[in-house]
Amino acid sequence: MDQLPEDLTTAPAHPVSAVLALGSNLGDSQQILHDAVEALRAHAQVHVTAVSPLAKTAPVGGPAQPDFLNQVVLIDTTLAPYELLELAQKLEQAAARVRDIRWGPRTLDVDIITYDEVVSDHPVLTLPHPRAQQRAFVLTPWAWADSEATLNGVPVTQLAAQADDAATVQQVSTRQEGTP
Ligand SMILES: Nc1ncnc2c1ncn2[C@@H]1O[C@H](COP(=O)(O)OP(=O)(O)OP(=O)(O)O)[C@@H](O)[C@H]1O
Ligand SMILES: Nc1nc2c(c(=O)[nH]1)N=C(CO)CN2
Repeated sequence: MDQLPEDLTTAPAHPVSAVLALGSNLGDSQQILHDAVEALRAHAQVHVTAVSPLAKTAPVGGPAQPDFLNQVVLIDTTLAPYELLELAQKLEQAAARVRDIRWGPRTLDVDIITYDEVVSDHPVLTLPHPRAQQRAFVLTPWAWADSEATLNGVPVTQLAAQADDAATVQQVSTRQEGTP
């Protein structure tokens, strides 16, 4: 692989904020997302600052497939952007993710939506995530976790309302909340 640009491989001197979007539509999605958030909480260089409620969402793109559960996790981290991508991919592997069909069903997808103010057009790690701005399955749970958030200077609440899949996003209660 060509050498990555320095701004993707340099660790910050102080924790910076980042936004992660999680999705699952294969296996026990609720448990898989729970385990991924716990793994983030357990990481020495990650501090989870907010976790959105779970969103049930209709699949966008790809073949016919089951609905997704999506969730957004806000973190502070001292990992470099590329190290955070490696962590995201490690979490996907831990959930036995198989990459075959583009936008096909998956046990776990972890996308980096933003990392501090870093802007990158590198295909290995594009920041902010190039498709997040059109995806209510990312924007709506993000707005639930942080109603003041902006993406590329636009309020996330506004982008979420404009996204084509906006009407498909439903908040779902967790198993714990449903337990008497
Ligand atoms: N911001 C980002 N977050 C996660 N992966 C990224 C990002 N930018 C580029 N990538 C690259 O995209 C590649 C493909 O990722 P993946 O298979 O998860 O795509 P996808 O989730 O199916 O589709 P999409 O990228 O539309 O969400 C990864 O190997 C990774 O190197
Ligand atoms: N509802 C929904 N649709 C998707 C999702 C996802 O997480 N949720 N992820 C995709 C590729 O990242 C493509 N389509």
